[in-house]
Amino acid sequence: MKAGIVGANGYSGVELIRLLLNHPYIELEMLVSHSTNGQKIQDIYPHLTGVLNHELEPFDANELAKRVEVVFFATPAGVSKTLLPECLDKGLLCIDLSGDFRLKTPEEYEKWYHQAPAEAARLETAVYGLAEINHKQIEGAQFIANPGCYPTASLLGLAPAVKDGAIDLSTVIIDGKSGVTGSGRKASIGNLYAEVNDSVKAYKLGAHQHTPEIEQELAAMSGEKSAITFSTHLIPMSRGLMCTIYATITKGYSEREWLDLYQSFYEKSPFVRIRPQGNWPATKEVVGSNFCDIGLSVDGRTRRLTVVSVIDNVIKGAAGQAIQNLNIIKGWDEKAGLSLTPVYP
Ligand SMILES: NC(=O)C1=CN([C@@H]2O[C@H](COP(=O)(O)OP(=O)(O)OC[C@H]3O[C@@H](n4cnc5c(N)ncnc54)[C@H](OP(=O)(O)O)[C@@H]3O)[C@@H](O)[C@H]2O)C=CC1
Ligand SMILES: CC(=O)N[C@@H](CCC(=O)OP(=O)(O)O)C(=O)O
Repeated sequence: MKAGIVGANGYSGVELIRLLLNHPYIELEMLVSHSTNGQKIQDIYPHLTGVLNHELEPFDANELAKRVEVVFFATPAGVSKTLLPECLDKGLLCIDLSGDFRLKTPEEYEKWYHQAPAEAARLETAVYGLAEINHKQIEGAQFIANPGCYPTASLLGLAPAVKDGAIDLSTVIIDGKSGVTGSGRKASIGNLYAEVNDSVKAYKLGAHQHTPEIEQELAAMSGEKSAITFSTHLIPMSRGLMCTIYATITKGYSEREWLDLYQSFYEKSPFVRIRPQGNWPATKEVVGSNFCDIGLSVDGRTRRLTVVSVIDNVIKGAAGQAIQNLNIIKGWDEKAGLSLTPVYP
């Protein structure tokens, strides 16, 4: 299958390139950029020297429809809502890595992304691509809204407990920490070395655009609407994301029973690894892979469950999950192109 990437010269785009070059059923055909048309991808990214010699081309839906079957949009919020519908209308399979089509309520997008939403009718047609939870809906889909990085780690960390009704949703607190690639390759003062190094910084408290996405999907799992507390922090590392999640327990399970609940929930999910008791995951143990590792702690004193969930933000949080979704859509091996061992140390 021939593939195109719009936003190929961003961090998620270039990770899609790396992963798709090793995918057994994909041939990379068209790389689209915004400001660097005509340049070769290896001129922008010297690590691709001798690996890929493609030119970056301007966006052209007709050209994409002529040359590829699947298009990945790795563009900032606000771009795919204008470019992607034309590709859908031409019959292309579209996987959007941005937040433009994740929220089903247009007003919520406007409120949290501070811009006009995509057309409501289009929002209806996008399948939320959290592969482990929405597997059935993803099979055969034409259009995927790939989840955000924090929602991926948070929802995978919460799903078994929420679907079992074992926690009180109104008590959920998510403490998120992300490496700097999470904010993309564009230049910004907040991402300068001297600003980020040797420091940990809280940002977008009470205002993070992933808040309504997590709430929407928790409501879909539980049938119950509730507001969460979600706080995000920037960590001086390139890749990796951790969500430490707290919630009050409503069922009297032992620590062993909690682990059994999580292990059996993810029995058929090749990318979720549940850690044994007392073994909490570190970002370093998943970076470079499509794994989401989850560790649990149960405190009988406070009746609180603590879940630690880690991913590589650019892989399981973006490019890897997008490819996992394509594999599911096509009925290929879910692990095709994604059998990656984490890079350690
Ligand atoms: N980085 C991460 O960990 C994650 C990112 N995402 C989401 O994935 C998307 C891409 O993120 P990321 O790779 O980090 O972003 P980057 O800023 O690194 O890259 C953005 C890409 O989009 C292109 N672009 C910008 N404006 C336009 C436009 N108007 N038309 C066409 N192309 C455009 C840029 O091209 P040019 O440089 O030529 O302007 C660049 O190739 C975002 O929506 C992000 O929120 C989701 C999960 C995790
Ligand atoms: C470290 C950092 O700044 N991360 C970004 C992640 C952005 C992102 O992935 O945005 P969408 O999923 O909404 O497209 C942030 O917290 O806003």
